[in-house]
Amino acid sequence: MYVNTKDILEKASKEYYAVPAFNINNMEFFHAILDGALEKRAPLIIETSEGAIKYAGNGDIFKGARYFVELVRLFADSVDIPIALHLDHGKHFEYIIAAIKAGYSSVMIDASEKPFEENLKETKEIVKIAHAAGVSVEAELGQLAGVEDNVVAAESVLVDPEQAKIFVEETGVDFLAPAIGTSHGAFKFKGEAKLDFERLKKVKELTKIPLVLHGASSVLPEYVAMAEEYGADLGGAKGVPEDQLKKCVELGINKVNTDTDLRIAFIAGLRKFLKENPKEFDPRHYLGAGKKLVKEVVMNRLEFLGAAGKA
Ligand SMILES: O=C(COP(=O)(O)O)NO
Ligand SMILES: [Ca+2]
Ligand code: NA
Ligand SMILES: [Zn+2]
Repeated sequence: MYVNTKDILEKASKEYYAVPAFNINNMEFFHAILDGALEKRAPLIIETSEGAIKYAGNGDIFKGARYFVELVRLFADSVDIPIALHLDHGKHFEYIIAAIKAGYSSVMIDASEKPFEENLKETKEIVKIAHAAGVSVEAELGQLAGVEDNVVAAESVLVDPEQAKIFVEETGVDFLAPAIGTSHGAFKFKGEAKLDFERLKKVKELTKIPLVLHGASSVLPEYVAMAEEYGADLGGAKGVPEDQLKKCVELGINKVNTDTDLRIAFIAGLRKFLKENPKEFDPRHYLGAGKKLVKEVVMNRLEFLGAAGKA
């Protein structure tokens, strides 16, 4: 069934497990993720960036937002696991409104690159509009480094737990993404992965709401190796180790944004298939090879984050 993201996350927050939020840009990734969640009997959060909405609408953001709502609801309304659709990194008012208008479960207002007071003001405005439409809201405090679509922050500025308390009280935001050292994309750390667990613990104690980890892909070596074996150039790719993600969940993270791991799995499957099947040109076959590995990564992540069996 199609649900509000907040319902999925409130339950996860109470029971201290996490639900991955998987980014999609097209139908194939959605099918692969859905199959994985159904097999694992897990709640499912699908999220789309602004770039994904523009891509699906072939340049028209209202069409793109409606495309994803129709695609997700088509299946959500006929399965018995809870499924929510979330706008990831909403940075422009027109995308946030397009998502609310189309029927998204929740929206992120990402004003994290702006000064605290401005972020608070913008978030408060979006919360008022979204709540009036029955839509839940995510915001971000502190900044991630790294690149995802057009989301680039020069250096990572970690969240201030005291500020987070004020921010949540003043804005009424439903779930919060505290920056604790992760970044988007496949090249997350120069040296060893380092997350600020102390800071995370304080944010949970002070805000007591569901928390979100951005830049949470693990960049799994076996998929990187497969992609490189068939011609990809991903030198130096590094993600968040799964044991560190588990620690984040113990400390109160409930939504784990995962995009890069699915992209790497897909391209690994696709490259391998194309190399091994030079005569093939049916898109259902070669895209199917990518889908298969995406489903594997989805099922593994649902398992170790504790979402499996929670539907
Ligand atoms: O934060 C993310 C995804 O992060 P990754 O690049 O680590 O998958 N989406 O909002
Ligand atoms: Ca941000
Ligand atoms: Na998000
Ligand atoms: Zn993100």
